[in-house]
Amino acid sequence: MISVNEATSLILSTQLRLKKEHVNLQEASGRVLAMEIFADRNFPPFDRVTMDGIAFAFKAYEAGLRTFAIEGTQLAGEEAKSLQNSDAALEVMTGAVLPVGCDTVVPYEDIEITNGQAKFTVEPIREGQNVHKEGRDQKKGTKLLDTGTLIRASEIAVLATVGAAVPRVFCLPKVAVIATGDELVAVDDHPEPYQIRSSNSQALAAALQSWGVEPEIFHIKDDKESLQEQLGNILKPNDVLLLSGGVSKGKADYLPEVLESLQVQKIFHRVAQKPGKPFWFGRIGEKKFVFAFPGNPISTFMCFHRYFLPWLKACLGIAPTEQYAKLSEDFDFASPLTYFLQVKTHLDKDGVLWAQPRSGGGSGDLANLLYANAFLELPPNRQNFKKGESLRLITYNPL
Ligand SMILES: Nc1nc2c(c(=O)[nH]1)N[C@H]1C(S)=C(S)[C@@H](COP(=O)(O)OP(=O)(O)OC[C@H]3O[C@@H](n4cnc5c(N)ncnc54)[C@H](O)[C@@H]3O)O[C@H]1N2
Ligand code: MOO
Ligand SMILES: [Mg+2]
Repeated sequence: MISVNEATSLILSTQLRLKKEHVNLQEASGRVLAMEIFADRNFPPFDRVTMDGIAFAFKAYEAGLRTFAIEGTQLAGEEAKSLQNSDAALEVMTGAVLPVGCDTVVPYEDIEITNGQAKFTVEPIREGQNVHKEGRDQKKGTKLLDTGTLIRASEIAVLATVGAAVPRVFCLPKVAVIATGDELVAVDDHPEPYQIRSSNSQALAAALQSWGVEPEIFHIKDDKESLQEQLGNILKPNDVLLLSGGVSKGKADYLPEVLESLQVQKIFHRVAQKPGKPFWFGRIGEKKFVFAFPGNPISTFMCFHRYFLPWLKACLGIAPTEQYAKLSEDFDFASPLTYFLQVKTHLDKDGVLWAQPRSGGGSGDLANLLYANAFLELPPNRQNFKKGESLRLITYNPL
């Protein structure tokens, strides 16, 4: 049996090479950028007026002028006008180009206009005030976004402003989610007393959808021939198979041998962890990857978030990140296994992230996912974990 760290490195040492495609900006949210993005112009691209008011030359004010004749108006979206008389002013609107010959803007609130003459009511005035200078924020040619950036609303704003109407993004892998087990029935079925509805496949599909992956969902019975035939078919069009159930030591746990008979090379079987010990991972070259998660719902859920998601992110070029939280109370667990403790996190007023144990009823207690929002990774071969100890956190429902 290998350790959690060994399993992590073995998984992350493999990679599915994803193709790239162009998508419309409106469909790019949630996708991962497969190109670098540079500022196509200065940010802002012109000296931009930031207050509705009047613009004038500060020199005139410095020379003692306090009343300015208004020559006209500069609206947003108009080409820059020029101040004709250096002792005069132009009315200007927020978002307009600063007129040629002007360098300072005073808002309407600080002036009185009578008979076409603007008089200051508030002083002093600073040279250049209320002007957002061209190139102040970003210079043309500066790299703004890197390949491997997850596109969210903030990135969409930048992509839009540089005119990236059809950004290039990584294609998403074709993923099949497969529930195995004779006891499973569909969500809309009425289970017999000895049956259960398949929740794992639905949970995995939903978690994948939040990454834009639209998986195909299957259910296969615990029957060697059916598994062999159907998995053989499912492997053909898909890049990744996420299986749940059938990987432990039971008489109907056929998956490891069936997968190997389908030429899926086993990379490891069993990890020194709780839950999720019987986790099986294999691949066919660099083309197809099989994550066979232990069937208990918490095991499947934990393994997906702890192993599969970081692997998917790595395939998409997203830089790895680790999050930590402090244990909010003493916790005892004596085992040679890494323990993924279910926790509920909260951020206190000092900005400290605390994790409160919500152990629940073990790896079959799927409703406990509602009372926790993360797993805290307790390293193996230790017994006492003290309040305040900082440990790695795997969050499935962010705060
Ligand atoms: N002798 C041993 N028995 C077991 C061991 C062991 O090491 N030695 N490991 C235990 C651990 S840990 C786990 S986890 C489970 C894993 O079992 P399998 O991967 O073989 O999964 P199944 O036997 O098919 O199912 C286990 C459990 O999960 C439920 N399940 C399965 N699929 C779904 C689904 N799609 N939705 C909801 N629930 C599902 C299934 O009904 C079972 O109750 O093995 C232990 N046994
Ligand atoms: O550890 Mo198993 O993953 O359900 O209990
Ligand atoms: Mg089993």
